[in-house]
Amino acid sequence: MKTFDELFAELTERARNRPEGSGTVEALDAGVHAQGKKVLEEAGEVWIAAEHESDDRLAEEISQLLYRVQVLMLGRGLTTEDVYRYL
Ligand SMILES: N=c1c2ncn([C@@H]3O[C@H](COP(=O)(O)OP(=O)(O)OP(=O)(O)O)[C@@H](O)[C@H]3O)c2ncn1[C@@H]1O[C@H](COP(=O)(O)O)[C@@H](O)[C@H]1O
Repeated sequence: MKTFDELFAELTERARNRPEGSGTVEALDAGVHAQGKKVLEEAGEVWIAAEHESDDRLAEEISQLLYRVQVLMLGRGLTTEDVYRYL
């Protein structure tokens, strides 16, 4: 189990060290357009799960959306502080 901040730190490390086999490195290399499409896709899956699926499936889809949002943040060079200042 990990928090939003812990996942972001992990993905930041992946971006810096670029370990072989990392899906995050692959997603970052795909560019902002592809990263944005993934955000939209996961958001749609969250919506569908919220209407038709179990709490557990919904939680899983939300976790994937949070991951995709973090990849997009890294793709654009944003930090969590850049976002948190608007919360
Ligand atoms: N939390 C996640 C995470 N959530 C979602 N995903 C990716 O998103 C996919 C699920 O999304 P989809 O519904 O699009 O599934 P899919 O259509 O089968 O996937 P694609 O074929 O489109 O990639 C998963 O198979 C993962 O590739 C994640 N990939 C990685 N993480 C975490 O990120 C960290 C770094 O991961 P690596 O970069 O792979 O080392 C680790 O802690 C991982 O647990």
